[in-house]
Amino acid sequence: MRLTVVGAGYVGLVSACCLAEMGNQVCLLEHNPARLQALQQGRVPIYEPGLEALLQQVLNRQLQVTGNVSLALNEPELILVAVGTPSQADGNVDLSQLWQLAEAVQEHLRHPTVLVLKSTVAVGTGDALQAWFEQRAIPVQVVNNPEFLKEGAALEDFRRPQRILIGAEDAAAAAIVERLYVPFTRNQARVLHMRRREAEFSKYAANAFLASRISFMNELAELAEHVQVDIEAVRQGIGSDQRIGRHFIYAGCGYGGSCFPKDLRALSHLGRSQGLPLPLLSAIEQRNERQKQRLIDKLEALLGSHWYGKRVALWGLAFKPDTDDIREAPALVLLRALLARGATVQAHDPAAMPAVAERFPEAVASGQLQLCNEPYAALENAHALCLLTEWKLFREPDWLRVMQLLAEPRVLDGRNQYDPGQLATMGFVYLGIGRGGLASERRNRAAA
Ligand SMILES: NC(=O)C1=CN([C@@H]2O[C@H](COP(=O)(O)OP(=O)(O)OC[C@H]3O[C@@H](n4cnc5c(N)ncnc54)[C@H](O)[C@@H]3O)[C@@H](O)[C@H]2O)C=CC1
Ligand SMILES: O=C(O)[C@H]1O[C@H](OP(=O)(O)OP(=O)(O)OC[C@H]2O[C@@H](n3ccc(=O)[nH]c3=O)[C@H](O)[C@@H]2O)[C@H](O)[C@@H](O)[C@@H]1O
Repeated sequence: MRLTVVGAGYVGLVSACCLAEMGNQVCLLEHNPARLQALQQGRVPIYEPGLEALLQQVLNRQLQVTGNVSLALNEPELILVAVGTPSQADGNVDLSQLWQLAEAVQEHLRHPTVLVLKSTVAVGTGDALQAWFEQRAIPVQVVNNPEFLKEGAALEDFRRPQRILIGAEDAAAAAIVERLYVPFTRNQARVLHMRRREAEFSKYAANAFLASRISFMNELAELAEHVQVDIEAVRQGIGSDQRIGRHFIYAGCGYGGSCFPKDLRALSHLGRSQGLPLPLLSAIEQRNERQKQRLIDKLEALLGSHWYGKRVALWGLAFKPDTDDIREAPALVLLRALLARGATVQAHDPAAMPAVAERFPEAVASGQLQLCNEPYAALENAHALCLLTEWKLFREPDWLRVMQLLAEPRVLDGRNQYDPGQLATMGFVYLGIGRGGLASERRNRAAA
């Protein structure tokens, strides 16, 4: 098929490359000049495993990357929309990028087309957009087709989707979108047809449900600390029940990223706009905020409350492993607190350091934030090590070397990656998340 993808972010770039890989003729429209230039040279401006190799394989063959709006919107059979839909201050979703695109479609489109919303949009957006095009007699059918890929595993998720949701009011438009996915649904994926607003709602429901599991476990983790229970044992105890499942029940330092926080806010906003109290959704968000703050409490338990002049090592800054994305990353909450309270921070992250340097230029310039080019350099003379993102690189450290490098043998394990018994035996003071069942942790909490 001949299609245009608008927006070369995580979703648009991955979609464009994977659709091009299947033989479609794809035009990828991006208006950010730096991003555009990088892509045209075959460089991926974000960190996503495998993506750069795929881009180079399809670029200037099945995939054209352009900033030329008129070329991109002239006569594609399909337009896939993957522009950003960030939060507004009131929690509602900001659809300004989408409406700007609608204006561009009005100006440049010369043939009937199907406009497929892959961006996460407020419930009712597709209907509003459809009405807008109809009022102007522009031959566009709007379809909602939410994207469920995860950063860090985006290619795998796109190539092997578990389900494809097609939300449409027009059967012919739905059939065209379904045809696009035929190469991806041969094995297992189910294609589910529904109304446009049901697809929009389903996207929010999926993210809110996953976030609720994480907040649920984080809440129980705090309780576990008070009743001498290790939440890791509980995770295994419940995850083996197939009705519950093993995914998204890892206690940690709270969910971050560009989607869960903003989508929860948008769903709560929808409730408020309907005059409906939705206390369960509010609780998910409140717990998540508390969970990020708990990192600060825990570090105080390890270091005392005066951090001025202390040196703290951070392993991991991205909101999750295998990405350079730091949007709403839990690590930033602790990092800001450390900087505000006069500590020196030595950090390492395999991919997110450029983004952090851009976000905290003054701290980097003053030397208060040192971004180290390998994990062990971050440990030198530090008074504590905090693991905040569970990159594979941090899973099996050389603990003897860690002990030698740290000024004080203290470990805050924000992702429950380490064996507290082993660390206690070696002489580390260890704090994890919800690891109340461990004699060492009880002792350390009492001592702290
Ligand atoms: N990041 C993720 O893992 C996922 C994101 N989503 C949703 O997909 C949407 C996009 O997310 P991301 O890819 O993370 O966003 P992003 O912000 O990383 O990328 C959006 C891109 O669109 C470009 N853009 C905006 N308007 C444009 C226009 N008129 N013409 C050309 N380029 C334009 C921007 O310059 C930017 O490069 C959001 O609605 C998000 O909620 C859905 C599933 C997964
Ligand atoms: O709408 C979106 O943008 C995407 O949001 C999430 O994907 P993503 O944010 O990339 O990453 P996740 O793997 O879901 O992790 C989100 C956050 O939850 C945290 N998390 C995840 C799982 C868990 O058990 N515990 C936990 O704390 C992660 O550390 C991370 O901070 C969803 O998983 C995707 O299906 C969805 O398409």
